[in-house]
Amino acid sequence: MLTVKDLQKVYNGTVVVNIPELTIQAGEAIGLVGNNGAGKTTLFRLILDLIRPTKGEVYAKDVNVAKSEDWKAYTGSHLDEGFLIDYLTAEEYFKFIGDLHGLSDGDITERLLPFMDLFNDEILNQRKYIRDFSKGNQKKIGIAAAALSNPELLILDEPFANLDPSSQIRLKNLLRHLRDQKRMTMLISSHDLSHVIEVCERILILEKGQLVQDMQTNENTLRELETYFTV
Ligand SMILES: Nc1ncnc2c1ncn2[C@@H]1O[C@H](COP(=O)(O)OP(=O)(O)OP(=O)(O)O)[C@@H](O)[C@H]1O
Repeated sequence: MLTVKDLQKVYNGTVVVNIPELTIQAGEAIGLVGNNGAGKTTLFRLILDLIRPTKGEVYAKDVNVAKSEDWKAYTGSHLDEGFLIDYLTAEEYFKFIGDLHGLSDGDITERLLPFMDLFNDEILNQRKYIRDFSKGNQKKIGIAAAALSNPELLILDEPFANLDPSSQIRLKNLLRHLRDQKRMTMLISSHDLSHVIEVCERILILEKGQLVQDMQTNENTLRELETYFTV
């Protein structure tokens, strides 16, 4: 589903991403963890062709993301509030994204149904622009918009950040639902080790731009990660 080849990003002489090879199979849910500045967001931006690599390539289903737009039809993502259109209401934004993917109003309503718990009656029918929602609720709008097209590949940067505890648990259940029922391939970064291992079957640790661990999640993973991050 996703292949990274000899990927490097250098800023001001510093290598911030350096990944010789990474392959993610269709249907895998991958958790990306690493301390502040490890390069997680930069890697996502390279994968989504938001920035150009210093060296190397990213292929989404064999499409070089820097050379074609085709991958955008089957990729959904939310990295930050910059992905939102802040002068629209949530409904107008979902309609905008739905139109890009040829969805009817009925399709949009149906695709948003699994999000109702997470929305907690605070997103739809609020008569409020996206810019006036709280950070947590903006994140919920962005995640729903990313998943709206039922993408084969879903990329989320720190989806649990800014969410209250109830919302974090609802989001965890929702991501599991998307993984199991919609067979989405997922790439999710998080600083919450316990949430990410509950959603993801494979965990990658990024340190100073390099993938230093690649592990399948099992009953020991949380302890191993806590040990790794205990300095
Ligand atoms: N546009 C830029 N110009 C210069 N340096 C940059 C730029 N973007 C990112 N960096 C640097 O690249 C490194 C990786 O940053 P990145 O935001 O990818 O890390 P991260 O793992 O997402 O961190 P966090 O967990 O804090 O969000 C950092 O040292 C950062 O300062």
